[in-house]
Amino acid sequence: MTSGTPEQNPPPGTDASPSADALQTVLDNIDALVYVSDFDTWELLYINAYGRRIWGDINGRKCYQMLQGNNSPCSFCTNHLLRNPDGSAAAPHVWEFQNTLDERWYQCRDQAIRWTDGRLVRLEIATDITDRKEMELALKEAHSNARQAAFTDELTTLPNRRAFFRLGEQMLRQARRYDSPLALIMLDLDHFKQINDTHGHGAGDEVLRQFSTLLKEGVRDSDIAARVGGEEFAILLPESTLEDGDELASRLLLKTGDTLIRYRGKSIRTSASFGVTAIAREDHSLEDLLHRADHALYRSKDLGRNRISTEAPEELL
Ligand SMILES: Nc1nc2c(ncn2[C@@H]2O[C@H](COP(=O)(O)OP(=O)(O)OP(=O)(O)O)[C@@H](O)[C@H]2O)c(=O)[nH]1
Repeated sequence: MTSGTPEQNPPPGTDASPSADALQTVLDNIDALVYVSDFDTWELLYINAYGRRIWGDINGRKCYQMLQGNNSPCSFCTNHLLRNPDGSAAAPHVWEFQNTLDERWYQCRDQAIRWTDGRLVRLEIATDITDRKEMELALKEAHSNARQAAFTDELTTLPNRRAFFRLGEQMLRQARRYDSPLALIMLDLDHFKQINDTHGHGAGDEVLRQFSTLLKEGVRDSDIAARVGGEEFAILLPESTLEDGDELASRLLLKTGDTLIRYRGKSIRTSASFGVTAIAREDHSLEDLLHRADHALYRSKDLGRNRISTEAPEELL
């Protein structure tokens, strides 16, 4: 080569054109799985040392047999995304998935490349992202727990006031949309201050807990029973009329009145006052319903407590 002439074909082994050995060294030391497979037969044409360490030698196995332990092509195979309808190579496809054999998470970069014999083949480069994924999942769980906590009353584990309003407004919209009945029961423990004063705050808490359990056991899964105040509860009953609400309130009145709350060797009797109403044509928010149920509840208190009052709207839905 004459000095000054641009180098057309640098000899193998130089930086510009590394030898097969050098390429092999690079591929076998990459901290990622690199493999090549045939698009039509799924035959594995190449796998680097990273892959061999985890999944062994190819030994005539197809990619789905070796990498996933499947007997047929994987349902999530991305081969169809890597070639355009005219048969040319499409843009690389990057995705994340959990390997079914080692259960580790990988970020995969899949693309069609021209193989040594000229055919288009699948090249995948997969990086282990398990640590990041586990962190993400833990964070997601923490968020979901925090969200759950934000809508749950800590003492009784019933939905709290915020949850009641959130779910209740949805339930009201649903009832209006489908012209279906909706009943509401408000209930308030009687002379609860006296329980606290006589037996202590711990006993009061236990009464609230056990009373809430009686409510949970007494309602259907589709009902929403929530703690909306200190010793105040609300129950929304979808697909239920005023009579259905009155019937449930009667059952709860009997059950809660008959049950003695046990606390540190003491037996505490409780009762509650109830107010029942149902959705009206003119109700536009939960507040409208709550207002009527509250009114009925205070009538129960005025009449001597431990009873149910109903307040029918002028025009039922
Ligand atoms: N132990 C306990 N007490 C609570 C809690 N939340 C509110 N209270 C108490 O509940 C009592 C409610 O008292 P009042 O509003 O006078 O009602 P009441 O004594 O039940 O009387 P009536 O409703 O008129 O029958 C107050 O003493 C509050 O301190 C709680 O989470 N735990």
